[in-house]
Amino acid sequence: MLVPSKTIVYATRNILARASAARIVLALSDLLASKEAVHVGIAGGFVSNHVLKEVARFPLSADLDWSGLHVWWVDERFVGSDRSERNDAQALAALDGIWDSAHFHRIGSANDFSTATEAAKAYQAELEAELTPSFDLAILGMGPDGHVASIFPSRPAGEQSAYAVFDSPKPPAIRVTVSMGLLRACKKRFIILSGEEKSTAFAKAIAAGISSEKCPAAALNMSGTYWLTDLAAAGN
Ligand SMILES: O=C(O)[C@H](O)[C@@H](O)[C@H](O)[C@H](O)COP(=O)(O)O
Repeated sequence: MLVPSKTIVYATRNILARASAARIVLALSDLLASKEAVHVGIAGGFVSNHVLKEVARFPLSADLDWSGLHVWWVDERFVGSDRSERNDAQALAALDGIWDSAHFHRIGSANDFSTATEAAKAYQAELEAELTPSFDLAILGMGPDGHVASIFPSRPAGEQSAYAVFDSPKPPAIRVTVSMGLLRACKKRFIILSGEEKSTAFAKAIAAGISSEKCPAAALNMSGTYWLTDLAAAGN
């Protein structure tokens, strides 16, 4: 039997961030109890700047041993390593040291590589060496246009597990993203959405028959996906 995705709606943006953080900590703690290495893929935006702050504040976070955790980014802005708009910089600032014993797999910056293609190739090699076949958990956001990671509507989808993007409609234009194939192969996905501006794309993402070219998030409306939203994003 095909198991569908699940949608859980929280009253407000703050409750959504706190409840998502609780789910993340408990899901990772269960995985860490049963596996030596646990791989989590994280997005930027609301996930990094709000949800990960709540992860850092969640009481159990300080008690757990995070040394088996491997943290990966599902996308990154291809700018200098010292730039505050990098997704890794924002996530690490939000985490405030709570996952310091974890292993961080950052996507190469414009200081490390002269092109985003080279950074993507290096990240692809690292992903393929360590993941079988994907993250244990992906923590994703979704843009108002239905993008996930840096997979945007009406843009060529890469075949490789990580690839460069040169014409992102959301600045900056040059990025590195993991592929839809890698995100679909995750064991579990939390897609966390807040705000009325997400409601149209969310309705499309969970509707039957919408092409992922028009709404990339629709490709993740599948078993293992939890849509975590506030009332506004759910269209109520
Ligand atoms: O580099 C980025 O811009 C982000 O990683 C991006 O993919 C983000 O996850 C979505 O745009 C949703 O962002 P919000 O949750 O902030 O709307």
